[in-house]
Amino acid sequence: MGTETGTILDRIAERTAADLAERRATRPLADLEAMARAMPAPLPLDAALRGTTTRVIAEVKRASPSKGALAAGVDARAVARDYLAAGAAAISVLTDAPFFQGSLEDLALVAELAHADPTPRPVLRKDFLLDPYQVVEARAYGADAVLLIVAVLGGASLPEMLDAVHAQGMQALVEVHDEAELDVALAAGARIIGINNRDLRNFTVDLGTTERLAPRIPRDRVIVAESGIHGPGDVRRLAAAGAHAVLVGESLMVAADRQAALRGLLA
Ligand SMILES: O=P(O)(O)OC[C@@H](O)[C@@H](O)c1c[nH]c2ccccc12
Repeated sequence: MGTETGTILDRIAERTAADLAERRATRPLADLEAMARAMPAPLPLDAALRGTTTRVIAEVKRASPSKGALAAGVDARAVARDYLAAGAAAISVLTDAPFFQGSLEDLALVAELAHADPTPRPVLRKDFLLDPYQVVEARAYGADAVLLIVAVLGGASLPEMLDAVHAQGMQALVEVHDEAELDVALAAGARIIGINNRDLRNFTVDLGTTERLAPRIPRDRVIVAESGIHGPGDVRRLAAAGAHAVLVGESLMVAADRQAALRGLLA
């Protein structure tokens, strides 16, 4: 990896489009819609992320394009059990296979666990969604919310994707990385805004991204600081910048004791 031309965003957009055509042919939208209708109502992500303390969305992520394997072959359910036990406010599940070694099956298994817990928690589908088909797919596999990336969608398709999310009774975490993308998210009426500290074009991480963008977001929105969070000091710094919640993958996935690592972030 890394020698291909174009950014990961270009490569993922191309691959996802081809993949999507194939999935549509195998499973018509109407079938997915029937599955989605049979699911229990989605849990609200915004309510889970707003509170008196900084909330953590813990992510199931076996691998990443920047780091390679983080926890190859690990059972998504075992990871999710640790996250639920240690107090995650919500769980994010990567469903992209080629770059992140995730799957829709992982999403379904984790959603089942998170919803059956004595304290049910919402589950987020984390992927590079391009088409309303994938939104219905997320609901059919148990997601309560989905990630929408402004750098992938642009201002033209974001409103249509948000409508598709709301039509399923779900909420969207709308991800931005700079001022222009934030303006697009706000113009589309995004209620939950994720500030990705990682630049998806070159994988550099700067927590200063949250410090720069959070003050520009109206306080009635939920602010999630994403990526590059390694300890309680990072959480404090991002909370001080205005984040209601943080989204953490890698540092939890590589921890020898995931529960202890998550409790450390929440302390
Ligand atoms: O593993 P980290 O650095 O804790 O980051 C988690 C999450 O923010 C990251 O996985 C992510 C943020 N936005 C994305 C978009 C697509 C895929 C992955 C991501």
